[in-house]
Amino acid sequence: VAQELVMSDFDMTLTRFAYNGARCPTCYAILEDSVLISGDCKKMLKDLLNKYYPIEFDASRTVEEKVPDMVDWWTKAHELLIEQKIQKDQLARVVKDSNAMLRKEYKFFFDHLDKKEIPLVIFSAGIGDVLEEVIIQAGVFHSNIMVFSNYMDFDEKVEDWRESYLNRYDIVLEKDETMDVPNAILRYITGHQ
Ligand SMILES: Nc1ccn([C@@H]2O[C@H](COP(=O)(O)O)[C@@H](O)[C@H]2O)c(=O)n1
Repeated sequence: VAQELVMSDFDMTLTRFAYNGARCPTCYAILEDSVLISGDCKKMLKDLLNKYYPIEFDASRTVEEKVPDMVDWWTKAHELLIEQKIQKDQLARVVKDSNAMLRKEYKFFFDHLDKKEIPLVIFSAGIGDVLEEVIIQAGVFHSNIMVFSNYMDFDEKVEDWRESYLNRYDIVLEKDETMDVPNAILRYITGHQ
């Protein structure tokens, strides 16, 4: 079945690079600049940025050459962030306090895709939890959005989240490690047995 969709990355593509002369942060920078991160950790993350950012934008290297460095970057950054024991309910505040914002006229873009039932698939090397919060706070996290990104694994009990998941999604699976349900839906939609 042929279907239209829009694919995009996030930082500096859907979000602004700068606003009123001030740099706008990436998802990582939202956390790195926040009160949730200790001074030592900030310094180590900054050192990683100074090392790897020039590699990311080095036009003389191929994508294949850059990939191992980018994997090293986010692996090391994630190890540092894990040590900070960030709580999920702190994210809304740090996003609100940041200068992160979607591009001008973002509302038409997000609302129109949703109205036309065109999926917006966001691939991001940033942090999914933070990225989603930016879109939620802008009021345009519609059901046509799919995000492929790095998500933080918070230490929390299923019970804490069950209700909000049940309110938000048609189906909520617990302790199901199979693809039985998605495969059944796929068979139903495509008529494939
Ligand atoms: N530890 C890291 C890893 C990546 N970044 C930056 O995040 C950007 C994510 O961009 P998307 O277009 O994939 O949303 C990426 O361009 C890196 O510069 C970082 O700051 N810290």
